[in-house]
Amino acid sequence: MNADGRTRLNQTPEWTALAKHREELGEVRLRELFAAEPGRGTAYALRVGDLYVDYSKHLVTDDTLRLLRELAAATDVFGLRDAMFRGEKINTTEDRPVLHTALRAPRDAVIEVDGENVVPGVHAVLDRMAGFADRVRSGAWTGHTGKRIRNVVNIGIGGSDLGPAMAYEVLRAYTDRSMTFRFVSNVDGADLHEAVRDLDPAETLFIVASKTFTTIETVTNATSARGWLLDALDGGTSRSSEVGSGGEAAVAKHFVALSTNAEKVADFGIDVDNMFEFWDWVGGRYSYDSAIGLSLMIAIGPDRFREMLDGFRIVDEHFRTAPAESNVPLLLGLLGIWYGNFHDAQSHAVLPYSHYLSKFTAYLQQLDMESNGKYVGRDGREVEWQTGPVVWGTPGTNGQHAYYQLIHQGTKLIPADFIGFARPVAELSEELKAQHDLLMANFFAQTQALAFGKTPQEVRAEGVPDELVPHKTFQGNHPTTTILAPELTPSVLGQLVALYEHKVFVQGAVWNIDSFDQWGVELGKVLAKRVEPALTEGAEVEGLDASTEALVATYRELRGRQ
Ligand SMILES: O=P(O)(O)OC[C@H]1O[C@](O)(CO)[C@@H](O)[C@@H]1O
Repeated sequence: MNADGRTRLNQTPEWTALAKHREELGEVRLRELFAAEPGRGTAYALRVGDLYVDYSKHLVTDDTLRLLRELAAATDVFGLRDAMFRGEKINTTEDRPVLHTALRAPRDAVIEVDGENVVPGVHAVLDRMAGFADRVRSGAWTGHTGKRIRNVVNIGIGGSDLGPAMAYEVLRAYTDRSMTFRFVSNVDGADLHEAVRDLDPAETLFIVASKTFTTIETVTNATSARGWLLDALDGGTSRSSEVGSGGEAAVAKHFVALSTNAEKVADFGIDVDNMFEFWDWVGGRYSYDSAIGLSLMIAIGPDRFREMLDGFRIVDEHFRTAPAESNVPLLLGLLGIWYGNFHDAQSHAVLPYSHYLSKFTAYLQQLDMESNGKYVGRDGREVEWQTGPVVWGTPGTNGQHAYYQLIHQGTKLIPADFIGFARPVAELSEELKAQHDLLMANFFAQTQALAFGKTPQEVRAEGVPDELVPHKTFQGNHPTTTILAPELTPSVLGQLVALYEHKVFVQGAVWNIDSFDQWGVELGKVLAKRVEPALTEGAEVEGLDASTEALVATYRELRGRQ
């Protein structure tokens, strides 16, 4: 029994029933499941918004799905979902509500935090962002020397980078192509260097994105960016943005901040009039549809940004209201639990068949792994079951010529999501649009090959010599979900992201972990602060282990410091 009165997950009858079912099912074959149920291809498919989700190629029967839903009911996934939508403090270790869904709520919605409706504040910021984005896009907002802004550089890391950087790539076809957008995250100076080396400072706007405004990488990069700007615009006379230094006027025209921390923004020297606010009930990895999306809004325009929010909302509403049997995020979350907890799968691949989704999996890595990479439950006890998977993947068809070999014929079970679109983006030439069918032929061929493989008999029938038959045999039975949408639009992107957000939610709810904190990132930050003086000044750092001590000494020697 848990401290919170809940039975330990792995001791619930629903968990035990699933384990038993898994044993009875044994090595269930997809070939057999499809042979037994000719309508499986359509029976095991759902729609949400523009997304068609085919889950027929999973190692599940109706009984499996029923038992998984019973587990979700026993762990009260929908109860926690409702508490989230209501604004209750379900992020218990940080004592905060989890309200990214309020970021896309309609103007007339009422969502209260501590008795205050947060929706008007959300729309007030969205409106300010839209006004600012329009001024930058139209050229009405100029830089310090009066030149029009042509370059936007977002400086942020984690959730303050991955979301806008990913969405900018995804929606490139909708962006203002006359402008340049760059995303700087790494504290490696090379990142900022490469981002600005060919830009005119007089035409460059820096967006400093940081929920806390204390993140060392972001503050360091923003400080260097300010130096780069002031060196150029002030002729190097002033590197300061302090009032009266002369630098503050340039900073005011070239720096805006996205944050929850007005005090730190002001300390940095950015006028809080140039700050776009969000709230501590928005987790960093759930934040790119908040002010954190300002760079994206400048790129695609406020109308497209709102279309994206509408897309999020479609899936929010579906997750909130659809019954368990047809609730897509619930289904996807439960399928992950089936493989992670009952088949020992360690990872989950996300394989988009779209060049524009090149950063989508990297974005999902933070969303999923920072949320559900936990070994301690809500009750403060160690879990006795597997939690979040390793999420990985890159766009097809590149992966096919790299690591798909292991998915097809390796020794590991790797459930995968295939994401594809029926139509190529409109701006491609007719010749390039024609390539889309080849791309999607690969997409369909792969999920087919993964599911059904090729038997030794089929290989032999092709006249393959006996000694090569085992090598050319594909066992198949590799489970995949196919997500197919008509076209990659802002709304579809919103739908996809919300789908994964809620899938992650479902899994965290079943595993009884807090998906909204991230204590696991803290220790490394503290140690980096301690080690830095040893690298720079050769300072004695107490308590360094023998390995790190030797590494620091070697580093200093190689760096030419004694
Ligand atoms: O937006 P911030 O406060 O700079 O944080 C950046 C990222 O750092 C983390 O806190 C992890 O260190 C992420 O959760 C967050 O998205």
